[in-house]
Amino acid sequence: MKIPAIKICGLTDVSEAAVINEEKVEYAGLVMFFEKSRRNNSLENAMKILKALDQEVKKVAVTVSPDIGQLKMIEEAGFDIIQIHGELSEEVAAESRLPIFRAYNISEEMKKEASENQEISSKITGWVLDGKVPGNGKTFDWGLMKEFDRKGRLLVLAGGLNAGNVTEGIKTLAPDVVDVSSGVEGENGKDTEKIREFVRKVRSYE
Ligand SMILES: O=C(O)c1ccccc1NCC(=O)[C@H](O)[C@H](O)COP(=O)(O)O
Repeated sequence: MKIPAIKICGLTDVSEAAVINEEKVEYAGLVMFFEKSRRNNSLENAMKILKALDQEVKKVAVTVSPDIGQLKMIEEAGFDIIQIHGELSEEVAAESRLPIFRAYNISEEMKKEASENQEISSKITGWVLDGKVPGNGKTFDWGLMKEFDRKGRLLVLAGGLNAGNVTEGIKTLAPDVVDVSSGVEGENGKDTEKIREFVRKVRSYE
């Protein structure tokens, strides 16, 4: 069985880059242009974090229904991938110079949309299957997505993962990437030891 890559999502402080670099985490996610989130970053703060991350770490701008202006700022800031929750407009799909991770917040209704109405753009390189409310630390019913057609793209499993359940998530959906935010947080943002524990758990998967 293949060991998935790891995405640590919701970075908000430059100090959090050190453990990502040390553990050679493959993807780092920063919430952008979504002020409702407590993890939202200003462009200025995001650029500090991007600079502190090793070149090998793929930097993902996590967005909700971005417009063209936001897309351009994300491209110029130096992100490698744009993750899009909510609406993916035709204009953004056409104009993006970045690969797109298309995110679906899975519920019974969204399962239908995710499975039957996948917008196909050659720029979509991954599907993020996430909990109903992004970033709230709750899993969705993984069984709902066992038959999900990846169409040759990466499957990123997100929503409520932690060191205690990630093995079961990998066993159930065989994702290419496992994505975690709340599950590696403490009272003051990302928790270094929780990140190390999560990484250990994933990389010791048999
Ligand atoms: O984290 C947020 O607040 C957020 C807001 C809007 C869109 C996406 C957001 N989170 C990023 C994600 O891709 C996932 O939801 C996240 O990594 C999984 O979160 P969690 O359930 O907390 O592990």
